Amino acid sequence: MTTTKYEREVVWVKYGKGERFWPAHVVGRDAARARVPGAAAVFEKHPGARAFQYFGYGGYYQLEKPNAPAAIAWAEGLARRLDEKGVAKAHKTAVTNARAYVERGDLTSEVAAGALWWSMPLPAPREEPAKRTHDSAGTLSEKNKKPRRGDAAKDTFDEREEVKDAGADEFEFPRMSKTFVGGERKEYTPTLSVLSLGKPPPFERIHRSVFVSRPPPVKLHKSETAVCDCHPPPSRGDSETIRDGCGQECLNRKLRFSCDSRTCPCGDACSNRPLSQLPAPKTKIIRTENRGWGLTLQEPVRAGTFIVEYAGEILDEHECAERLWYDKQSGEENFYLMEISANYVIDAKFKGSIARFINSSCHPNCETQRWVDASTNETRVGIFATEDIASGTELTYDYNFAHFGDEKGTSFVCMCGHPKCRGTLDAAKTSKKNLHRRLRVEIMVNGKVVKSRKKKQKVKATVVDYDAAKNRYKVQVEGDEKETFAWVRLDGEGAAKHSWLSK
Ligand SMILES: C[S@@+](CC[C@H](N)C(=O)[O-])C[C@H]1O[C@@H](n2cnc3c(N)ncnc32)[C@H](O)[C@@H]1O
Repeated sequence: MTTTKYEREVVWVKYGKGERFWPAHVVGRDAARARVPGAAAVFEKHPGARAFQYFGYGGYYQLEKPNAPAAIAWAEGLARRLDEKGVAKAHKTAVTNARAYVERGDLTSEVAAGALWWSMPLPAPREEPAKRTHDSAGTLSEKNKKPRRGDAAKDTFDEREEVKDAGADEFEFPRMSKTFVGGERKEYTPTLSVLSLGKPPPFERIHRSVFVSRPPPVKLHKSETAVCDCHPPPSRGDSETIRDGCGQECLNRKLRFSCDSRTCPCGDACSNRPLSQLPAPKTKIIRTENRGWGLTLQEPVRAGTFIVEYAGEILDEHECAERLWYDKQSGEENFYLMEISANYVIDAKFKGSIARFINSSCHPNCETQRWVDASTNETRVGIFATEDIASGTELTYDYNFAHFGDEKGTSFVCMCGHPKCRGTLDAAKTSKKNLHRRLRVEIMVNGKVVKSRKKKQKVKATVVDYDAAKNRYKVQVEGDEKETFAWVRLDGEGAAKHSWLSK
């Protein structure tokens, strides 16, 4: 029986004990070397080794080492009726995708979504990007090498025909993300997840966000920072610092500004510190039944407690749109995006804090809060408990997706299981109220110094959020590089003077 070229590129991989065989694409070596962490070293040590990407799971890879994982040919798997064994929808989709590839070499059709995302054509570039082609330097000669018999025997691999990169000639790698390192914009290659048994796919853990689309904010001059009018707690001599300054009455705290240690009257005793410096409770990453990975508490906390900062890569809307495009092509199901303002989002997919594991619920026990770091005017997002939470409980907040769904609005099915679940992760209708409408409004602007906060100004702004419980809108002031926000009422008692503007 003859096998087609495409058929030879598809295998069934059993990626762990007790797991079912899953269809996978054998990744071309050049692509694997460039994109799969550790691939080059594994190929060096085991010349017959292969890298697989699972169908239906865009972005998940596994490297084959001697005897692990177990891979069998596509035809053999069909003979063993492996295509009928999966009951999960994801398995059925993966089999459909693999079949489309075997039959037509089709990695770009809808049906093969979830296959190699780097083999997709690029969206039209925004600006003239540096021409980036497949990295062939040093690897082409390697590619043309025939597998060596001796090596295969040594490593217990069968001799295999080397698989050419799918579409390598027609496509180029996606433009790499850029990030700012020490004030300089440097390119880096986001690595894709390698499937690891019993653990979430790897990501780079960071505690503070990194800036991809713009330079990180610089420290403001002391005179420009928002300073509270708290009195420092009485001195306790040489005893270790107890942080009980800047309590609930702190003006900065009330306006969700974290104090700047350089200017705060409470100095070391200030408890209103930037999110990354706040004490955080112990948490644990767990595998949920139906929503992938999640995060649980390992100690009880009181309502209002800070849990963790949502840190990741800060992207502008263009960079975000590009990443969403790739996610869509690859059939990625997990999104790690969090909106910070009308112009910027945090993406915790490749780099992020453990906040990225917190799932959504229609009856959540946490909420997101946007805090401005007074030392830089940077907006940072924290997850805070909205009720007392017992140890062992899964942490959740309501994603209220406003942007990341499709135009029809309900693209994400919610599986939080609450009796009053609204069925979608998209924003509840109320929180979409007037979203993105422009207006001219008289507000108290959270300015650079305390005094100006009390001044009312007429400004042009855009609605970025709505708090249904308090019937107030969050507006972002236009043309202000520092990204100034204010909460205002627009109807009923205490409504601010305003007029709506056209787009
Ligand atoms: C920020 S990630 C949360 C961690 C994720 N569960 C994981 O395994 O990495 C967001 C993704 O989790 C899944 N998710 C979170 N909450 C969910 C819910 N209530 N119902 C269904 N899927 C959910 C969705 O796939 C969503 O895109």
